[in-house]
Amino acid sequence: MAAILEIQRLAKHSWNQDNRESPYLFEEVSAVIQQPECISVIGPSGQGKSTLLRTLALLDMPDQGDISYAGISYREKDPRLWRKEICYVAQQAVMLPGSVEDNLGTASRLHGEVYDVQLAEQLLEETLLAGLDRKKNASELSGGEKQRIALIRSLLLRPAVLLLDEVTASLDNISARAVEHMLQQWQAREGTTMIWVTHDLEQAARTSSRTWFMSGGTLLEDQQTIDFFRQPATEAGRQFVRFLASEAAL
Ligand SMILES: Nc1ncnc2c1ncn2[C@@H]1O[C@H](COP(=O)(O)OP(=O)(O)OP(=O)(O)O)[C@@H](O)[C@H]1O
Repeated sequence: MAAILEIQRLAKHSWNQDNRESPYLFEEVSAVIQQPECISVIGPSGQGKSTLLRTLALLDMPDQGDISYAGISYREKDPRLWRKEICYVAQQAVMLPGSVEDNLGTASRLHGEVYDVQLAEQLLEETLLAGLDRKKNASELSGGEKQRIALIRSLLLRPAVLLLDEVTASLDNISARAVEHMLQQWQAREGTTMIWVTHDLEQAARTSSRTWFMSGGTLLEDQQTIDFFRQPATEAGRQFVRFLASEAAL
């Protein structure tokens, strides 16, 4: 495995400075990410997990620190090219104007790539969308359908790093499992690194080998998933796992 992303002392200022002890939403976030790897990002709401992913994709800019992709700092790269390699898939999928087909093809064309129809069909099938009318207006899709179309749209760009923000949150269990399976197959085939925000600890345990726990305004724990779930290193980590385990038991 080789390092693909390196995060050094990354920080984002907080908007709501009045009611926070720290002026940062998060700070001192450092990590080295290998290719390929699947990391789950967990932690209480409002800790900046989504913002961290958006910052790694340069959809939000870092306030301090550095991010390097393949050894080159984001400051030296064209953000458009950066976003093709490091692709963020949002929790609330935004559809482009036009049909399902338009949505699947447009991202590839915008980036000067050929639209791989065969791959799109395969991914639609693997995410249980084979029966979806390709001519249907994308704005008329359900939340779960939009989420899967947005994910496929990103995969068609074949990014080196996929930043997944609760991408199965709008799906029923069967569809969520199908998406998980598709992503695992994709990673095995393509060697893509995935950083995946989830509130589902079972999903984190199933899909990732490494877990980031965000709490207290930083990346508090960065551990092998098996070690984190067996024994979090911090009191905040222990409380978080205990709380979610008791919720799941209800
Ligand atoms: N610079 C900032 N950028 C983004 N959000 C900020 C910023 N400063 C403060 N915030 C606030 O901090 C929170 C960060 O939200 P974010 O979605 O990143 O966290 P999260 O850990 O992913 O939460 P959730 O698990 O609920 O999705 C929001 O309430 C947002 O209003």
